[in-house]
Amino acid sequence: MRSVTILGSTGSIGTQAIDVVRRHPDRFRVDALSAGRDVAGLAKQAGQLGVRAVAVADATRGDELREALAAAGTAGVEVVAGPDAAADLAGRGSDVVLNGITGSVGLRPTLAALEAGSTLALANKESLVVGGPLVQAAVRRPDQIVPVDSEHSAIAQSLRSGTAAEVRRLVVTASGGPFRGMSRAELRDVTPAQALRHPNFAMGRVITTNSATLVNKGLEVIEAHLLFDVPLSRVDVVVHPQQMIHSMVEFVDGSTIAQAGPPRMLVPIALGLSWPDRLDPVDVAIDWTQAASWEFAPLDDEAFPAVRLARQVGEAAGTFPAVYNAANEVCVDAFHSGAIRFTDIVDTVSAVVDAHAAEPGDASSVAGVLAADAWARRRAQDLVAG
Ligand SMILES: NC(=O)C1=CN([C@@H]2O[C@H](COP(=O)(O)OP(=O)(O)OC[C@H]3O[C@@H](n4cnc5c(N)ncnc54)[C@H](OP(=O)(O)O)[C@@H]3O)[C@@H](O)[C@H]2O)C=CC1
Ligand SMILES: CC(=O)[C@@H](O)[C@H](O)COP(=O)(O)O
Ligand SMILES: [Mn+2]
Repeated sequence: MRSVTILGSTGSIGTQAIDVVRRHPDRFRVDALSAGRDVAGLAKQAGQLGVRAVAVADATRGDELREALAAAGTAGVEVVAGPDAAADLAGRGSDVVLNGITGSVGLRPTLAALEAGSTLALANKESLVVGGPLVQAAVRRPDQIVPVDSEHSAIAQSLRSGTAAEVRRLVVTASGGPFRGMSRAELRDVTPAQALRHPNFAMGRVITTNSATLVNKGLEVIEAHLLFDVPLSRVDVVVHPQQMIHSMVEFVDGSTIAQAGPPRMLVPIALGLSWPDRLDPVDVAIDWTQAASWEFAPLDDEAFPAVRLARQVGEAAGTFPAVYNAANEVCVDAFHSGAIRFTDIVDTVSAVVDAHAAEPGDASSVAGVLAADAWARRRAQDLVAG
């Protein structure tokens, strides 16, 4: 029986993780849950799972959460409220901490889980990208981070086929997003509603928008480099609109191992919770008796420059990846509020990254990384306002 803490339990990853643990009550006990603001959803989940503690990031919602818990008949559950609440729960030593929070705000919880010795089932790719070496330095044992991001789960599964010395390249697949095939000129006028129509996955607003700009793939290239210790120059991206192959590893003898499955998150989440074991049941497999065509195409870096920019910030390292991510988080909000166009998102991120070259930050401490994150947010906001 593994004890589990689920951060971001009210989101897309969090609710699917709860589905997995509820299907396997003999394998998992949920200690704690955390959310940003959704106290009603959190209280309902706490009642279903019988957890000991819940956290809400919005400090003003602690009393509302207590009332919702009492109404759900679960008074007695500990309530933690405020910006440090998720990190508090993450650091309490559950066997597994699933980080399903969105954004760089997931950095402290990621570090807290690792420092407490828990296995970190990592969906919150932003914390690894922005924290980079700080997160790597907090790792105490092999396999302490188990990737939940589907591409990286696929790579981790494929890597079981060979040793690190036998790996030549990692190949990360990309859907291409809802605007695949469009030119830069056509992208100028796409709307937020169109950007939220991901071809295959129902996900939160930020990651769905990042899939449309390809910033998600940029983050994932850096994530793969950091997780698997493969140079950025040997992490490729291929557009595969069906997303049946979730990513691949090419080995030195010319063999490629790919992991395939329907485009859903249940398998990566289940593996994140139970690694290295597979649970049964989790999801249905691909029906190989049905005719199907799977396409593969190169990425259009002119229309979608986000991956090229991510490689640049990944090579620059230091606080550059944190700046890329933070500026993007601001621009995603600005796009959805109507303040900027779709193509302005990556253009603005690029301008903030360029400006950062003149005043690089200190990546050797969490405070330094968060200062760079805050600097990039201010800079992006100024550009958006201007
Ligand atoms: N969804 C997917 O299929 C995939 C997601 N990921 C990654 O997983 C992470 C979560 O994505 P997704 O589930 O789609 O996102 P959602 O927007 O659906 O959920 C985000 C979760 O984080 C909580 N949250 C928001 N702000 C804070 C905060 N300041 N402190 C603590 N918790 C907060 C939200 O709470 P509330 O509901 O109260 O706002 C919610 O529970 C992201 O990093 C994403 O890139 C990776 C691969 C696939
Ligand atoms: C499910 C998952 O891991 C997401 O990151 C998804 O892969 C997004 O796909 P694209 O960014 O390729 O559209
Ligand atoms: Mn992914």
